[in-house]
Amino acid sequence: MTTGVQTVQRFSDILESPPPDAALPLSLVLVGAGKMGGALLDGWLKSGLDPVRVTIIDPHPSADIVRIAAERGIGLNPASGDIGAPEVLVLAVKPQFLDEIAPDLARLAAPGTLVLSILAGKTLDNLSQRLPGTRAIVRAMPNLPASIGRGITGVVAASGTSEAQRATATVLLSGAGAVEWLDDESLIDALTGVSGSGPAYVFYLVEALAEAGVAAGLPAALSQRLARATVTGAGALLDQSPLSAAELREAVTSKGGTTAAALAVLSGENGIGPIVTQAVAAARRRAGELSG
Ligand SMILES: NC(=O)C1=CN([C@@H]2O[C@H](COP(=O)(O)OP(=O)(O)OC[C@H]3O[C@@H](n4cnc5c(N)ncnc54)[C@H](O)[C@@H]3O)[C@@H](O)[C@H]2O)C=CC1
Ligand SMILES: O=C(O)[C@@H]1CCC=N1
Repeated sequence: MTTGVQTVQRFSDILESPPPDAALPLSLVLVGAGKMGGALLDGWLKSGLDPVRVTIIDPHPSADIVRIAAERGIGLNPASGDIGAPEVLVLAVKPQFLDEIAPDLARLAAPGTLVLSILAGKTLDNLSQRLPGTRAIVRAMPNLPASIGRGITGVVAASGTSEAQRATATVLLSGAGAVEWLDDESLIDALTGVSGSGPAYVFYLVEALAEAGVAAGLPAALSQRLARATVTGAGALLDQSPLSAAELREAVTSKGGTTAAALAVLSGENGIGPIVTQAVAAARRRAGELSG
């Protein structure tokens, strides 16, 4: 095993960093409580946000959201006249719906309201044009492990966002995992290609590994268990170990052994490096297309 200088920051250490000293908002409206909006909501409630401060707008809430709202006293689809401009307005619908919902939402984005959008591709400028009532806008890109508090979110703010509002955004997003602030908005589409969409690549790897096992003669159910346990075990080791991914890879790879034979294929001309580079570029490009 290679034992180099231990400079790797483990993800669990990042998660354990204390959140900024900022208060949770006094009122929050969540627009779209699907997979990601629901995951963020879960994190806020676990962070101690008082449920009565939350209102959800979603014309097709899942049974889970309906149950949580009823159990915790969260307002779910109140009459629009009963919703005032909140301290924080979170947008978590599909990006393609922004144009449709923006006219109805504009009155909720009053001066002093922080708009927090997780819509892939939608730029700060675009959001600002659709919600002109406020200058405080934060664009964030979380990822699905947010649903267990193990996500990582990239964030960038419009210049009209105060320090206190940035701190509020950090506190809200910390409920979903680690938070990475960006100074340059143009980086967020690339970040989307790496961490926003990235969990899907890993799940696809599990599927591919399981299928490869079947092709190599394993029973399907066994191969699926092996593939899933291998990826979760490797992920947990990566999380807990001070070693880098490259060092851990070397720890598996015996000279002249089986792993070296497989890695010769994976590192080849048509191997995983060029393919993943193309995949991330495609995701980044698509985010740009969704921006309009
Ligand atoms: N799923 C993921 O891994 C990630 C998603 N995102 C972003 O999160 C946003 C939501 O994606 P998902 O949660 O995956 O989608 P989803 O389809 O699970 O959730 C969207 C929700 O919006 C609701 N909705 C539809 N029309 C609405 C309207 N007019 N008003 C209010 N709510 C409405 C739907 O009923 C649904 O519950 C997207 O913009 C996506 O780019 C960002 C990072 C990761
Ligand atoms: O696929 C999408 O467009 C969203 C953004 C990142 C993950 N899911």
